[in-house]
Order: sequence, then structure tokens, then C-alpha cells
Amino acid sequence: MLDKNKVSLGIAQIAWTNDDMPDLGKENTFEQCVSEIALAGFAASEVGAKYPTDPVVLKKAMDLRGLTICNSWFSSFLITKPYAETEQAFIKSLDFLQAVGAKVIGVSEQSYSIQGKLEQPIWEGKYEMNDEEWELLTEGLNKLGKIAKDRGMTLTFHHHMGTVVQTEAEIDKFMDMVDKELVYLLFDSGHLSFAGIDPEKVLKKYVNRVRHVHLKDIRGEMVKRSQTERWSFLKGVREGVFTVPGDGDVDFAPLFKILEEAEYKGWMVVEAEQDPAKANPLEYALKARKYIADKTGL
Ligand SMILES: O=C1C[C@@H](O)[C@H](O)[C@@H](O)C1=O
Ligand SMILES: [Co+2]
Repeated sequence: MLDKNKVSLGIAQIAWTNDDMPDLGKENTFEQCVSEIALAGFAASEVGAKYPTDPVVLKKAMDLRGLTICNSWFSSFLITKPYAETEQAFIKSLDFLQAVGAKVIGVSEQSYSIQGKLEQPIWEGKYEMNDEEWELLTEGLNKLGKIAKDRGMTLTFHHHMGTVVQTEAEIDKFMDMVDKELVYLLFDSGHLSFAGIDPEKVLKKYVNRVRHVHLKDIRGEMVKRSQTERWSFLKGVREGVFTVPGDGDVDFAPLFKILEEAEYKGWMVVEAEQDPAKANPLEYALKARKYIADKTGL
């Protein structure tokens, strides 16, 4: 059982409206999304494109429903743009997150990412960094991590399909090169499983450096189709590669056990982007909530 005093549960707004493909769930308003998040028994969400951009307005809407913002995605471009550009954008995001009371920021390096390319099969043409780029990425993140730490925040890094940190070898090299006191891991069970990596193995290895968790399940059959039919990442999302925990093929029991044994402290966020027309967001949020309650006692 996980400790309620240490672990809190959130759900990402991406199941209601997908910022990468705004036609998915375009009918769902911000108010509906956050009201249903609260109704399904979650305590937080991340930040979506439909969310108010004024932190005071956003915080009030969340407070009204007993919710909080726990994290936000941040796209870094450390290997293709001047460092100062990413730093400036990062500080702006930290300002916003602090104003709404969040403690974590989730960074993903988007230089050369193919995750948003509609015509690019996700299993082909992923960019691999050279030595110089590895230095740029990890040194840049160390600097951003220090800025976050000095402000009482935590920089977590999101390994992700189609990005420069996707494979097991890339995750290992990344974890080896970054400063352990400044840069932490955002563990995403769905991206590891989609990439063909055993999430249990990665979590066991790095659990003490994990500061944010995305609970994402996969439908194995859809992953296979994404390979044989050469789908892009976004086509995969549309077709249902991802779903909520308990509805797919990831075994979450050992993952919860590893987190429990390591006395993980922080957020676990259900993040299951799929087509809301096929998977009603409230229904799937309730399904995820029940599954997590049954497996963890949370
Ligand atoms: O954390 C995430 C944020 C999304 O925008 C992304 O594409 C998704 O797959 C994810 O894991
Ligand atoms: Co994620």
C-alpha cells in the first residue's frame, strides 16, 4: 500500500483535450475538465492549452474544486537554440507554476523531436545525439535545475518517444551525465512500454531519483500496429496506443511496489491521451481512480 501522506494522485487534462491535436476533445471546456477531475476523485492536474493563462484565475478555478496544479510540460531546445532562449522561457514557466503553487516542472528536450510530426513514422528516423549535443543537453539542464532548486522547485526530465532521450541506453546515459542533485527523472510507464523498455527495470534502477510519475498504460496490440502500419506518434495516440492504468497491458502492481518500498514522495499522475470520442474522459478517469485505489489503497 502506498502512503497517502506521501503520495498524491492527479490526472492530466490531455484525456479531455489534446493540445498536440486540438480537434481531439475540442468540445470539452476547461471548466468541464477540471470539474470532472475533481468528481473522479483526483487532487490535481497538469497545465493544458485551454487553462487560464492568468495564474490568479487558474488558481481560483482549481481552489474552488479542491484541486491544485502539480506540474507542467516544458519544451527545452538546449541542443538547437542558444541556452539563454531556453532559460528565459524556463524562468517564465517557473514564475507561472510558482504562482499556482506547483513544485515540479517536467522538461522534455524537443530539439529534433518527431513526436509532433504527423507524417513521420514513430519507429523511423529518431534523432541520436553526438557527444557535443549530449554535453549541451545535460549541462544546460544542470543550469536550469539549479535555477529551479534555488527557487524551491524540482526539475524533472521526461524521457519520451520520438525525442533524443527515448531508448534505455539513452535514459541510462542521461542519468549518468546529469547532476543528481539538480536534475531528476519524470518516470512515464507508458513511454517506456511503448519504446519496448521494461518499466519495472528502469524504475528499480532510478526510483530514488524519480520526482514525478506519469501513470500511462498501453494497448500492446496497437503498439504492434504502430510498427507494422508505420504510424506517427500522433496517429498512435488517435488509434488508442495509450489508455488509463488497468485498461491495457502494463503491469502496474510491481511499479507501485517499487515506489512503496522506496517511500516515494510526490505526485502520481494518470496521463492517458486517447480520443475522447472513443474513451469518455470522465468514465476513464473513474476507471483509473478505482484501479489505483484497489491496487494501492490511495
Ligand atoms: O507527458 C506527456 C505530455 C504530452 O504532451 C505528451 O505527448 C505525452 O505523451 C506525455 O507523456
Ligand atoms: Co508523460
